[in-house]
Amino acid sequence: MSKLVKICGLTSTAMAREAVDAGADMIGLVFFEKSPRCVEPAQAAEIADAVRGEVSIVGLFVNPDMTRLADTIAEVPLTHIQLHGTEKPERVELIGQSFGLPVIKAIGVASREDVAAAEDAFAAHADMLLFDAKPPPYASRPGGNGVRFDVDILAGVKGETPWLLSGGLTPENVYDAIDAVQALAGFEGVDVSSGVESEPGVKEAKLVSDFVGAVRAAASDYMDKDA
Ligand SMILES: O=C(O)c1ccccc1NCC(=O)[C@H](O)[C@H](O)COP(=O)(O)O
Repeated sequence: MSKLVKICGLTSTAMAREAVDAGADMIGLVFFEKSPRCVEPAQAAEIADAVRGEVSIVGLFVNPDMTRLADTIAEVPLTHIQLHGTEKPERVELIGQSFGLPVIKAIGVASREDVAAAEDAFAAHADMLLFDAKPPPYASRPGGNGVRFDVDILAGVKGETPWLLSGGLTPENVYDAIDAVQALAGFEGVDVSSGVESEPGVKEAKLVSDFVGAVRAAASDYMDKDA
C-alpha cells in the first residue's frame, strides 16, 4: 500500500510546487518563531493557496494557545494541525475538536518505553502520531533537527493510532528505514525536513524528488515481496 510522504518546513510557493510535483502527499508549514523554517501567516497563506487541493496542508505549532491557532487558521485554511510541543492528551483532543481538524501529535522517542507511553497516552486523543527523535540538548527547537533514532524501538508498537516515522531521514536512508518498519501496525508514512534541504529552510528540489522516489520504491518492493 502506498505510504504518505510529508515534506515539512516549506518556506516558499516554489518549494511547495516542487514538493507536490515530486509526489508528496502532505506539506508542513512551521509556525514556531525560533525555527529557520518559520513562516508568517500571510506567507503561509500564499504557499498553501498555490497547492491547495493537491496536497494536505499541515500547520505545525509548538504549545500554541487557542488565539494563535484561531488567528492562523483564519488566515491559512489548514487540513491538519501538528502539535510538536509538550501538549497533553486532553489538550490535543480539545484543539482537534475546537478547529474540526485532524491532529498529528509529534512525540520524541528514544526507547520502547517512550513509544508505549506515547501510544497509551495519546491513542484516544490524537488522529495520528509522529515518532521523531528526541531533540539533542543543544537544540533550539523540538523538531527539525536532522537527528535519527533507532527504529528498532518501534518493534512493539500497537498501532491503534496511525503513525508517521521521522527524524533524520534522507533520500539515502529512507528506503532502509521504511524496510525496517513497513510491516509494523499503524505505519502510515514518513516525514522529513533537514534531509531534503541545502540549508535550514531551503528545500532542494532534487533531494525532495529523490526522497519521494525512495519512499515509493520501498513500498513497491515490499508489495512485490509480499505477493
Ligand atoms: O522544522 C522545524 O524547524 C521545527 C521546529 C519546531 C518544531 C518542529 C519542527 N519540525 C518538525 C518536523 O515535522 C520535522 O519534519 C521532523 O521533526 C523531522 O525533522 P528532520 O529530522 O529535520 O527531518
